[in-house]
Amino acid sequence: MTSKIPTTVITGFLGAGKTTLVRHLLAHAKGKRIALIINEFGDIGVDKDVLAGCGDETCREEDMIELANGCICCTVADDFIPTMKAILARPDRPDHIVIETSGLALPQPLIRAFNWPEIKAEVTIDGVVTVADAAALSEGRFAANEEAVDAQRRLDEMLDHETPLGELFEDQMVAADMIVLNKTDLVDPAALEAVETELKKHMRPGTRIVRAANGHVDTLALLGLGMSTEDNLAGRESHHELEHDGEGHEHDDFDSFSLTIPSGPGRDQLLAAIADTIAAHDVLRLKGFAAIPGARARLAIQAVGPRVNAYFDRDWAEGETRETRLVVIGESPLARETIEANLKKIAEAA
Ligand SMILES: Nc1nc2c(ncn2[C@@H]2O[C@H](COP(=O)(O)OP(=O)(O)OP(=O)(O)O)[C@@H](O)[C@H]2O)c(=O)[nH]1
Repeated sequence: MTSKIPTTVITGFLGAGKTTLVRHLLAHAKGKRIALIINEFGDIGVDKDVLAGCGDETCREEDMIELANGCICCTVADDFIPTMKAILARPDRPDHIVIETSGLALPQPLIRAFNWPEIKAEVTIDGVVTVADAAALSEGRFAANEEAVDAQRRLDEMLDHETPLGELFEDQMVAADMIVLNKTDLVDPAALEAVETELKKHMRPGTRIVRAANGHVDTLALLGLGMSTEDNLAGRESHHELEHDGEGHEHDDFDSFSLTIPSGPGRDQLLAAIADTIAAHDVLRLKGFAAIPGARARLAIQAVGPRVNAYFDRDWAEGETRETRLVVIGESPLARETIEANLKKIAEAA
């Protein structure tokens, strides 16, 4: 019998740095052939595009599979299992499989899927790695009032009194075999200590925390954890599993949409409009590519909460439509019409 293919599940909240970590991992694969499954929320494949743009020979197009259907945790049977079976049926099987979940995914249903007979015989979870955003955590963006939440929880473990954000964050933390505390470059040492102390309240005892900036984690530390996570599910239950004693969950708490606007405003004007939109509508994540008049290259835009980054990532290809396409994600309800109208107005006025 051939040995099982190890699989690393990379999870973590929207914008924590999962794709950045994967990019670093692929660039330092140390000779391993890695198949990558990317799951994105929203119908514009930004993550895959970011990875494909890395130009490294390890970022081979044929080794990247995109599951753009929202959330891997809800489409396990329809999307994930067939994708895994297709990878396993390849004549050139990978040495390792990496799955990047969407930032809104609960890892639990995905982990359990590794116990499906047709998968279990051939694949094992090497480890679940949860990427945490040190900057967002230090700004208190997941649980606004930790102390009140904790006090409540002590009173009744089962009461549904947390924010959707806080719950999702905790579900991702308890699922972890290793936590990568990323974006340490944005946080001073004292704040980082405080963040680690806070994190320890949410993770299973014994989970290792590795600090990182820009996803720079040694491949040998990341791959080869050998956890067989699918056989060790105790203590990893999601809030939903604990509360409803079963599978399934809903994503009604979050909303996402994509929008397309014609090339119009200049870089600074567009970024200012995006920053205003994020602040006015409490947008959690916004990403995509923009067409800036007179620019040969497209502008990659990455916003995580109030922090907006932008860089020209590659030249527009011949025949490619020069337009701005963005994915917007926030807590439900998201004012889609207003956001779309505001951004389009800026494009038209330009
Ligand atoms: N300063 C800083 N920025 C980072 C770091 N890691 C990632 N980023 C930036 O954070 C933004 C989001 O990073 P991604 O890697 O796309 O995050 P993600 O978790 O894959 O995002 P989703 O897939 O949308 O959930 C990008 O602008 C990254 O360049 C870091 O360690 N430090």
